[in-house]
Amino acid sequence: MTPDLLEQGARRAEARMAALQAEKSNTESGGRTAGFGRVVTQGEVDVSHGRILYLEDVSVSFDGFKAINKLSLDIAPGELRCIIGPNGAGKTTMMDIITGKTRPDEGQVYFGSTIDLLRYREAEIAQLGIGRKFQKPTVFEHLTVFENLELALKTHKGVRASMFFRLDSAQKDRLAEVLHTIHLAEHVTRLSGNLSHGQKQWLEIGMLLMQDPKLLLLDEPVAGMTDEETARTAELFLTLKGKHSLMVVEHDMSFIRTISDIVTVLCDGSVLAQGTLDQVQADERVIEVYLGR
Ligand SMILES: Nc1ncnc2c1ncn2[C@@H]1O[C@H](COP(=O)(O)OP(=O)(O)OP(=O)(O)O)[C@@H](O)[C@H]1O
Repeated sequence: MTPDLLEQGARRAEARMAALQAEKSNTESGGRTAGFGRVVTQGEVDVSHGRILYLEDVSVSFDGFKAINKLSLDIAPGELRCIIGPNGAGKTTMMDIITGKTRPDEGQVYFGSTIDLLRYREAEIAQLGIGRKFQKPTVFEHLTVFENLELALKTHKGVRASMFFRLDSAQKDRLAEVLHTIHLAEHVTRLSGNLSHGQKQWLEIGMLLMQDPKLLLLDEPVAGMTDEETARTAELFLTLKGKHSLMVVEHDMSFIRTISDIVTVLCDGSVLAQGTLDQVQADERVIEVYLGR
């Protein structure tokens, strides 16, 4: 065999090995291969391009009705983005797509610049660091505040590991910090079922915080809260901003005014307007479809 043919053969073998490696990492990681061929290591989100969340031209139809229509949107790391829009605008469906509950018909959804969220299942997306809070609080009412927060750590472990689970000192510190952040340090031994509606909402946010999410999606967090609870929730969100990225869907405009930098207005499944609350409130299209109603 000539040296030329040997070299060609070696190159073919190298290419085959690379292809096999790529296949192997696809299967061994349970689909954890990131977009652009990068392998995601646990906890890593590449925000070097200045975005923690990136949606482009995303669409989904239900029985021929386009609930999300060529939606493009991005969020910067540490940003607190408010999303408003009339009923049926597609706000919940957008969150369903980000969290893997609904698969879009087309478009791209990236967490950081390398993690293609459309390759992951709902539970995997939560593990990647995207926490979601639904409108109704879903705390375990028969457990204390402390037990609920402790459970939030356990749910990340297997059944056997969680049976023998003991908080280590870093986790105890984290729990104390979260208790303080969510204004429940004085209620640690109370049964969650005896908390007020607002306190239950804070506890559920605390349960998400125990898992240290990079991005938090919050659906109508102040619905049903008293004015005082709403004000404390605004304080809480302003504390979280910077440490986490937040996407908050809300109808309460005075709450939005207190917490928002940039507001995105959704309508008919796509972005109608974006800017400060004053800017979007002055936008004729927004007044017509939403605020003027
Ligand atoms: N699974 C589904 N099947 C059929 N239609 C759906 C489904 N999910 C959402 N839709 C429709 O898609 C549109 C967008 O709904 P979505 O709940 O996302 O709006 P929204 O902006 O969250 O509204 P709201 O402010 O009332 O919560 C609505 O017309 C809704 O009826």
